[in-house]
Order: sequence, then C-alpha cells, then structure tokens
Amino acid sequence: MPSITEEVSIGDLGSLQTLPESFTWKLTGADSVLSPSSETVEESIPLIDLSDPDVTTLLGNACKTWGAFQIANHGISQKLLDDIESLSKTFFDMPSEKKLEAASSDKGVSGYGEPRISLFFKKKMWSEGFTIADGSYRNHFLSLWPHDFTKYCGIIEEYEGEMEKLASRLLCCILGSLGVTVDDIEWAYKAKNSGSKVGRRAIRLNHYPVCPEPERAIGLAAHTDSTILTILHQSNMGGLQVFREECGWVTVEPVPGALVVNIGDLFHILSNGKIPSVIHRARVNHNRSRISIAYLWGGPAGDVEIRPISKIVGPVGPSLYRPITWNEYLRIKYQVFDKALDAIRVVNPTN
Ligand SMILES: C=C1C[C@]23C[C@@]1(O)CC[C@H]2[C@@]12CCC[C@@](C)(C(=O)O1)[C@H]2[C@@H]3C(=O)O
Ligand SMILES: O=C(O)CCC(=O)C(=O)O
Ligand SMILES: [Fe+2]
Repeated sequence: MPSITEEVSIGDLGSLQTLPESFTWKLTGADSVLSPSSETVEESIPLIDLSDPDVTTLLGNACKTWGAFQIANHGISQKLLDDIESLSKTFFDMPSEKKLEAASSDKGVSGYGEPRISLFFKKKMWSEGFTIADGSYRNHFLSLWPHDFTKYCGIIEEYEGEMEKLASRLLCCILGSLGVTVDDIEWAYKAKNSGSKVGRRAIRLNHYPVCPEPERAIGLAAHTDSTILTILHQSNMGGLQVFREECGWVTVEPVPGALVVNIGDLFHILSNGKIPSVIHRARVNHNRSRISIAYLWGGPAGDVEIRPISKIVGPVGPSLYRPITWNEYLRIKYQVFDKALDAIRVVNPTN
C-alpha cells in the first residue's frame, strides 16, 4: 500500500486505505467539499417521460427551476448503455501503467487523465477519466485493444450518433418552451451548410473508485459544463449532485434506464440567461465504485458564433452576452473557469 506521503497515481486510487493529503479537501473555505453550501436536501430533480404529451412544458419548467432533469423513454437502447459502460469498466480495470500509456498529451485532448477543471483546484479529485474529444482516441484504442479495436470504436461511434440525435431533440423541445424554434438560431442554419465536420462535443468516461474517507474527498468538484447540454449515463450508483440556490446540494438518485440531462453555459448564452447553466459535482463512496458517461454537446458542428437568440432577447431587450464560438468559449473557460460567463457579458447592454 502506498504511504500517504508518496506521489499517488490516479490509476491506483481504489487500492488506497487512507486518504492522501493531496486528496483531502478542507471542510470550509475555497477548497471546501461543502462549498458553496453545506446543506443537502431530500428533494430531487424531475423525471420526465419524453413520450408525455406535455413534454415541452415539463422540460421548460425543469430547465428554469433546476437546470437538470432525468429522462425516461429517451430512445437510447439499454444495450448501447450497457456496452459503453462495460467498455469503460474494461478500461478502468486495467493496470495503472497501461492506462497511463493512453494519457492525453495535453489536458482537454482525447485520452486518459484528470478532469480538465483540475487545474483550478489545489486539491486533487478522487476520480480518473478518459476524454473523447477528437479522432485521436482511436490511436489509444488501437494500442489498448488491437483485437477489439473495431468493436470498441463502433460503440463510441454509435453512442455519439444516438446522443447527438437525442441532444438535438431536447434542444428543439426546450427552445419550444421559450416560444422559439431551431430555425430562430442564426448559427444552426450556417452550421448545417458550413460543411464543417469539426465536432463540438466530447464524451467523458468517468470513474470514481471506492474512497477511504468520502466525506473529505470530492470526485469531481463543483462546475458548470461549457456545453449547450450534457447527457449523463450513471451506473446504478449515485454520486451526482446539482446545486440549487433555494435548497443547496441535491442528490440525483439513479433511476434504472433513465439518463440525466443538465444545462450548460452555451444554453445560458443562447437563452440570454433565461435558462441558466447548472452547478453540479460528483461525490464519492466508501463501499462501491461508480462509473458515469457524460456526452457533452456543443451544438451542431461548425465554427460558428453562438449568441443570444434575437427572438428571445426581443426587439428592444438587451443582449447580455457577446457572440462567441465554442472554441473561443473553451479558451476563456480554461483561463477564468467560473467567471467565463461574466467575462463575455456585455458591460452596458443596450439592445
Ligand atoms: C469539450 C470539452 C468540454 C470539457 C472540456 C473539453 O475540452 C473536454 C472535456 C470536457 C469536460 C468533461 C468533464 C467535466 C468538464 C467540466 C471537464 O473538466 O472536462 C468538461 C469540460 C467542459 O464542459 O468545459
Ligand atoms: O459523474 C457525474 O455524475 C458527473 C460528471 C460530470 O459532471 C461531467 O462529466 O461533466
Ligand atoms: Fe459536468
């Protein structure tokens, strides 16, 4: 067993019997596990059946109240969810040295490593992950699984295709609740015709090993996603919490077969702040490890500018955010983190 003073590799966290100092978060202050509020409550985010005739209203209310919800009858097959979960398990079960061979060359690019937000925190998070943000994940898959390469790439491709369809469908419904359609998004048309295949999406396979002192550790620190929306498949083990101003941290209990959706910063911009992005985090557990798979969707492909939808802003209303591309937003986010939306806010909005 590694001593608590020794350098710890994230690939070995599950074997540790004590919480190393570098993973021990304070109970108060900026690095606190409990910040911004120590309360957790019994309430939970809504579960919405996508075949409900009132789906638009239900999604609209959930977005405005919670910024997150679970969905049932979403059309993603259980087999595909099981396949990507078992692909993730196969990877995380590998020896640390093998996982490190698949390390991303730089934070944020495809491969194994800590979450990109880790650069903003002094303490380390109790998790490991594999990011699929561009085609370079295929090189890692080829050296990890020469025999199962085609099968595993097939699972990722199918997952991306199905999730993109689901994300677009959710976008349409949520926009409907604001009285607009996808055709009111100036960039959606341009993106369709730009011919660009530049993906504005990422998949993050997250693994949270069992933790000797879960109350003093954090799996993934509080953050908002930079996306339009994120679709999360969590194994039958809870850990995700969303933050709501009125009540504090709310645990999202897994519902078998359901997916969790959360609103990201780009939706916040598109809706001119009417549908705000939601702060969330992942806690860890003493007895059981947890896997989650996040599909982070930045909207249709193409390097186009995202701006508040003019029909939402209104003819005289002020546009609160300046136009920005996904790549530029990510650049700003990884400079100023939770101040990114403030950084692109128009100082004296007129209209
Ligand atoms: C496209 C991206 C969104 C993401 C940063 C990234 O460049 C690739 C990883 C994504 C992810 C997954 C886990 C949570 C998150 C906040 C992070 O640290 O890396 C998100 C990023 C994001 O939404 O900004
Ligand atoms: O694992 C979870 O529940 C949260 C994951 C998450 O927030 C992310 O990948 O962006
Ligand atoms: Fe997230």
